[in-house]
Amino acid sequence: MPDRPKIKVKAPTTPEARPRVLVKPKAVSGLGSSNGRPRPLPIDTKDVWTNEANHTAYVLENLEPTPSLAKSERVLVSIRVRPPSESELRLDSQIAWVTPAYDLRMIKPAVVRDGTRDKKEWFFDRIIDPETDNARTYATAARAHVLSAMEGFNAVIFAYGQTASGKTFTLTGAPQSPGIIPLAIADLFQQIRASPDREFLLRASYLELYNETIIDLLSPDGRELTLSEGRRKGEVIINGLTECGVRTEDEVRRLLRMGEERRKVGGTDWNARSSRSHCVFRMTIESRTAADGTRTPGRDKATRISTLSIIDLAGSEKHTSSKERNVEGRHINQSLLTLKLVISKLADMASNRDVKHVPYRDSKLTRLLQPSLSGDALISVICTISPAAINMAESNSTLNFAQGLKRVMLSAQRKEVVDPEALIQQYQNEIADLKAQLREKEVDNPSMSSKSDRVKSQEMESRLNELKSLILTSSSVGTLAVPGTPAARPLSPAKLKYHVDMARPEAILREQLHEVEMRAQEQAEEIELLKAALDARPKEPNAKILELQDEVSQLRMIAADYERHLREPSRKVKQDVEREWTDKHKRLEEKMRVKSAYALRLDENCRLLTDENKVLAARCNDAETKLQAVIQWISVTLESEEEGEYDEVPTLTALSSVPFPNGARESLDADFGPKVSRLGKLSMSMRGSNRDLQNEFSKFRGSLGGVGSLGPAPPRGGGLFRDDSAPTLLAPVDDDVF
Ligand SMILES: Nc1ncnc2c1ncn2[C@@H]1O[C@H](COP(=O)(O)OP(=O)(O)OP(=O)(O)O)[C@@H](O)[C@H]1O
Repeated sequence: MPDRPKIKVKAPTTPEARPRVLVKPKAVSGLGSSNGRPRPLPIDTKDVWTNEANHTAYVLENLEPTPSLAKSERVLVSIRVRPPSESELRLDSQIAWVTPAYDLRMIKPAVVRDGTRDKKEWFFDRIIDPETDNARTYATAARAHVLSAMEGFNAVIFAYGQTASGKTFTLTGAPQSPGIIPLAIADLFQQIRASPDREFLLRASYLELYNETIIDLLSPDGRELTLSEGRRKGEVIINGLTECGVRTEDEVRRLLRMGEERRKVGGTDWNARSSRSHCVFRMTIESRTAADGTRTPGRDKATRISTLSIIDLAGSEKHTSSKERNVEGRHINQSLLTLKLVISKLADMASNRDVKHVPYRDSKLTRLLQPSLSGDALISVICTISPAAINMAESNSTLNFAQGLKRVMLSAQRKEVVDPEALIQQYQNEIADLKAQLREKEVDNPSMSSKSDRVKSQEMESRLNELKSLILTSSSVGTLAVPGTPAARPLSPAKLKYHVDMARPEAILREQLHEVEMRAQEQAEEIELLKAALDARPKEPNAKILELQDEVSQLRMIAADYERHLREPSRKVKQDVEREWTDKHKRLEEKMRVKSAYALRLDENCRLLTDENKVLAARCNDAETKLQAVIQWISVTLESEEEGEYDEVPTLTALSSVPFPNGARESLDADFGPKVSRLGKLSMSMRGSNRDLQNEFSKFRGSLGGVGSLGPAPPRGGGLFRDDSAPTLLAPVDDDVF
């Protein structure tokens, strides 16, 4: 370890006096001598939030008391020069800046190799050299503002500088070296511990401004936010910003970690983890005299309301090799340019120059900062620069900006109001109301017989506990136990010596031991509280258990009911379907049965008709023979009549077997043409009848081939040759069956 310069911190004599860092005189030297040169530490914000709890308490306990800024008309401007980076060392860039040991407020360009140097000397409130760590940076450039915020002044701390110049390192820090934000958080709680006469309400918010869009880093969906004018002149409202009530440092750290994970960072040509957005971490602090038991707690007391905003600006930068980075860079540069313009206008105003318009509205960054820049806040700006000559131009630009800032006038006032809108007031009112309601309930209905009464009381109690836990007092925020020191005592003015040596293993072990002891103590206190709560409970069966049992049995009933109702419909559906199919099946079987019977009947009828047909055909032949015989008889009769041989006329029966004589037909035709033709017609009609009969019969046969179309019923029993012995057909089946 290289020898560190011995630093003495002189305690301020009056509250107004600003702390002043005295450095043991040493020769004018370059800010980054290669011998024992501090190396840049890589920043991983996740580690910072996990590890910083180990360090902040120790750091704070060893800080000298810093007075708050009861009055400050100017911006506190500090210049922090970081150690040279690896790339600057590789390039063998010369150290460009020196700060003489006799005046730690001055910074001037170093003599360069050719022996020339810029003569300009710059003066600021503080020059923080590369060997100064974050704890001392906090003490000199931020702590007074944090303490003032606790006392009711709005305070803004921001870091400005070229990309990779050390803004995030200064504000967030590194695992072994917590930055301004973690130290400020620890300090806020430390101040609460040290103020037994006051009660506090703390809320945290975290937003980023990326490419002119405001994003809420604490809302789960990274909500986009809008700005609007407030009721008071110059007031700017961030609509919908998430503000989380916080009870412990751990809670704030968790929120910060959450926000850091969502924050836009990206690699650039100059910084592997460059902030691509401006980030505002804000604590809103409300405080008032604590209830002392004699007055009605929480009513009509003056409340101090203030905000502490810590802003990590994105770095001004040159053109980079990435397209996306360039778009971001344009937005970043544009908003920083507007900030510069606003600052220079404000500086002109402070010098009584005629300024018509301050362009706050030209960028979201300046709109956000408007209330603070227009004088409503105490401001501390830490401008970070690189020590290397290659970055001289950017560093000069940063120093110019810082110079402008120094001329801006502020007029911050402590805000102390009897304001019913103060949240702490509303919480206290609600606490008082809840307590009164619970007391009333206890008097009116001590046994809490009904379930709804019990539930309501429990809800009221849990709300009451939640509200109480949000109102912080010196006893409720726990203790800050540093090894070897009594816990929770206010900062001792005797402990002025600045002494942090984190490199010693025993110091780290002591830190860890201290942390474990603190946790054990917190748990012991919690056990005591729980025991007391348990004792205070009525001895009757626990209302919560009864209520839960009630709930369980109701749920069981509901579940059983559900099951019943769920099964019922499916069973019914199944039954309906089964019934439907059984009916259908039965109907089909019946149809089958009827059709089979019908087919049998058709077969039988077919057989009967075939038989009848044969009989009819035989009769037909017979009838024809008879007809021939009649015709023959007629011709014989006619012949006999002609010849007068009437006695010779044979009987028809006798003639039937007599063959027709040759040529008899021709002579019959000639002589008895008309008669014969009549008889012929008669014969024809008989034949026709016979044919008709046959036709009808064959139609009927044909119809037997098709189901359901029987065709006209065959003549049965009636007709020319009616025979009473004709078969009786079976009755057809009713068509309706089909
Ligand atoms: N005072 C310091 N001591 C040691 N290391 C430092 C110091 N300042 C910066 N560094 C280192 O320099 C690097 C760049 O710093 P940082 O990221 O803080 O820059 P930045 O200004 O926030 O950049 P950007 O604007 O791109 O976000 C980091 O690796 C950091 O650890």
